[in-house]
Amino acid sequence: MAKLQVAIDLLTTKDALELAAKIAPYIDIIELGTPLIKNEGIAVVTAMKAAHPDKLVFADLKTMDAGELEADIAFKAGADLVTVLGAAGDATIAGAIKAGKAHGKGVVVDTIGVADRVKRAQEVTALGAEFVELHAGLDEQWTEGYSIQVLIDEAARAGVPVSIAGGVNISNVADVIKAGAIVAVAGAAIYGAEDPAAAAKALREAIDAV
Ligand SMILES: O=C([C@H](O)CO)[C@H](O)[C@H](O)COP(=O)(O)O
Repeated sequence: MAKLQVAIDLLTTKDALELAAKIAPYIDIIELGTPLIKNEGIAVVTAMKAAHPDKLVFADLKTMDAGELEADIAFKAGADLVTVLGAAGDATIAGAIKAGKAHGKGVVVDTIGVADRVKRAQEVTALGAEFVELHAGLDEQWTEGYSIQVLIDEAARAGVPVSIAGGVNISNVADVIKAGAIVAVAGAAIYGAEDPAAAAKALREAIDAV
């Protein structure tokens, strides 16, 4: 069954915990967004795991160097999954994966900014990534002409386990899963909704209906 990941791009631990409490029944993976971790520090990971020990807690570190060291910090804080950038060198990605193995946890490689996301996804899967995030970041989404269809098409030909992040919402989540993504990542579609629980529930139901 495909998973639903909420990307919490709020800025305080309090707001993140309040959101997670509302939507937890519908979510498999709780992502602490990069801006949130930068604002609150790694302690937000510990707080979220303590509040939701039954969920996978995802620390979106977007590590670019010192892969083993940074991943180790997040795993020690309670993360189940951490991100390292696909744009980083193989040694950085391998270092993060080494830390993941030491903790019995996983590393997700984020392809934000990578020109050939499918090729890099295949390369880093061979290195031992848990799965690869086909990702168009917030700035790319706000660029004229952006369409999530690019990521959906890439997922269909990746041939390795991928998630999709970059504007997932209720109108495209079924296509995301039909393309073969094992995880749909939704940020603004949940935290920006008037009723986040209803939005998360609708996404969950759309995923389960595929
Ligand atoms: O990873 C993200 C971004 O780089 C900011 O941290 C987002 O969480 C990701 O793009 C998903 O968010 P939405 O596009 O709002 O669904």
